[in-house]
Amino acid sequence: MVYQIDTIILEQLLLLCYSEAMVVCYTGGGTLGHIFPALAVHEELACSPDYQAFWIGREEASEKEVVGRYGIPFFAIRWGKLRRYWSLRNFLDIGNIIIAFFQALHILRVQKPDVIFSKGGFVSVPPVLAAAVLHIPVVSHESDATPGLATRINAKYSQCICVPFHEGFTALKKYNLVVTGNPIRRSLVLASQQESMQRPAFLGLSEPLILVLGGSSGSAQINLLVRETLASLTEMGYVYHQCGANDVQHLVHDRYQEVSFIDEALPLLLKNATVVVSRAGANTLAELALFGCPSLLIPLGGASSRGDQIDNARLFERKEAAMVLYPDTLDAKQFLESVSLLVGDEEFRERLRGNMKKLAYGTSAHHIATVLKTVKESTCNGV
Ligand SMILES: CC(=O)N[C@H]1[C@@H](OP(=O)(O)OP(=O)(O)OC[C@H]2O[C@@H](n3ccc(=O)[nH]c3=O)[C@H](O)[C@@H]2O)O[C@H](CO)[C@@H](O)[C@@H]1O
Repeated sequence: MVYQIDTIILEQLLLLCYSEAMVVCYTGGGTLGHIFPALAVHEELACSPDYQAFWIGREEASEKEVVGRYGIPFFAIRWGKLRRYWSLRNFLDIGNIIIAFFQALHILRVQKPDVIFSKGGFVSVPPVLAAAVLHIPVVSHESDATPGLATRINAKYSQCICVPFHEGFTALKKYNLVVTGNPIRRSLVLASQQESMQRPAFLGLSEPLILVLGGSSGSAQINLLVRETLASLTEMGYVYHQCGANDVQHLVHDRYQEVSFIDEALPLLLKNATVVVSRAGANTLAELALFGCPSLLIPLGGASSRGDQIDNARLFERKEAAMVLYPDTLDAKQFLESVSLLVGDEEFRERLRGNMKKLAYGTSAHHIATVLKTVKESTCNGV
């Protein structure tokens, strides 16, 4: 309800004042979780008249390549991590961050965007600071259930911060927050709306599909669990395992397929999955919610991250939308029992599916596109 009112007001504002071309600068990076959501917003805006886009991101080729596939010009800047622990690299990175700030300042001066959309990750901080110096309006987006450090810094210089949920953002409550959910790529949104879809060729007619997702770069912990329990898992169904580029083992089994990354096949797999075993990255969760996938979540632990996936998983657990196994206490027996419970109990799966769908936000990209247009127009008109 709150969302509907927001959208209607924003769209009416737009009708009143939307007039001319819009150049959007996207910034963010680190993992695909900081790239795909911005690309979903770009897909939404791409049909607007006189829309142009460019991206400021890290020099790493993988991000540049993904953004390039969408035809968006990519400007690379230096990158420095904002570590909260002592490391010699901190000194080097302070230098990188200062250089990145001046690189971003130069790019923004030349490209003259109307608005910046920051998708977070440390690389977004220098462009947002440069935008503040040049008085270019900024809209930031946080995907996770609680704000990361980059979002907390960028918030000070943003006209508006888009967040996925109503709860979890008390640290940002003094800023202008809009609940938009997490934007999802168009191919996935469209597939989720289809009544039915063909089954993947490898899957038997009534065979359950156990889809295993490790996030952008795969999950060593989940890979280990799957490999340890593979004989029993494949008795329960066909196992399709996304293991990440650095941990491919080429295991051969007639009811098992291992891939480093899932590209175009993702909508088909999500649509047909009986059960999904997954890390708890915010965007993967948004996609699982959209498809209503009965899921077993194994979040990345606090020792190797800021604990964002633990927060994400807890939220889904509180809403009874997914089963969660926490990484520190997890063993193969517990893992197998949980998958077996999910595969075997259809009623339980349907309950999870229903609660999952309540967390879905299929119009998030449209909502954020509207926010960007509104922020641009209100700044142009000096509101
Ligand atoms: C280690 C790390 O820093 N993880 C963070 C990172 O995760 P990560 O980048 O893994 O995050 P997400 O799960 O949020 O997003 C991954 C995206 O890549 C897509 N995908 C992934 C694998 C694949 O084979 N094919 C594919 O298309 C997913 O569908 C999804 O759209 O960003 C998330 C969003 O801020 C955080 O919640 C995570 O904690």
